[in-house]
Amino acid sequence: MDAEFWLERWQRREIGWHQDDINAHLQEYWPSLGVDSNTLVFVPLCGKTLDLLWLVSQGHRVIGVELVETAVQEVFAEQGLTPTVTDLPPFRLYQVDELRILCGDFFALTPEHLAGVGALFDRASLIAFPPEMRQQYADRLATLMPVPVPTLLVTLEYAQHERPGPPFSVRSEEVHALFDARYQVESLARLDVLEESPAYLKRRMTQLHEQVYRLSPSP
Ligand SMILES: C[S@@+](CC[C@H](N)C(=O)[O-])C[C@H]1O[C@@H](n2cnc3c(N)ncnc32)[C@H](O)[C@@H]1O
Repeated sequence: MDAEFWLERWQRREIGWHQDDINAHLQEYWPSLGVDSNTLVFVPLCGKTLDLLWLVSQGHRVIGVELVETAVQEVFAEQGLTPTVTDLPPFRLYQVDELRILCGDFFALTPEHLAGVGALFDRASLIAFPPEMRQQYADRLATLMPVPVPTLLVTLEYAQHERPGPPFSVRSEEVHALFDARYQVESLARLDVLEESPAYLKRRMTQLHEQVYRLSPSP
């Protein structure tokens, strides 16, 4: 999945992952992370998710990163907000009050960009990467945030041979393999969501589970 792939998805408006509502798991389980309200929250591969604004509404400062500029612009435009735009090569920074979005490649981030981050929300970010890139993603997060931060992670599980990704199926064994070294990984919820996922039913898929994890920094 290169930049061109994601640009095309946005250009063709093939953004089936985007939710018109705030993510239900975020609202239900974020409080269980126990992070202070003014904590700076990192949202990698943020798209134009409304979750960014919900986190701000909870008193957080938020920093997202998103490759595709249209997505970043729509976050603000859809709220009637006019962001300040600053060139910060290789990124462009969009900002309104407590919400900052770096437009550019996640893999170009440096620890300085994320200085002060105290929590992370990943919904459809890890699972946007093909298998060979997921270890790179986890390694990169560890480099960017040498001190691990409380994380809420939402993944999907299905029979990978029944459809290609993204989103990719990431099973719990893999989540543990990726994060156990730095985190205590706990499953908070596992939901069968096949019946409410028309795109998956249309493909005659046999299973689809949404899985929510809390990653707590290891003592
Ligand atoms: C599956 S979407 C999920 C978006 C968001 N997390 C949500 O829940 O709506 C993945 C997003 O990551 C962006 N993306 C993909 N690769 C990226 C990268 N290397 N750096 C930054 N953003 C990336 C894509 O443009 C896309 O908007």
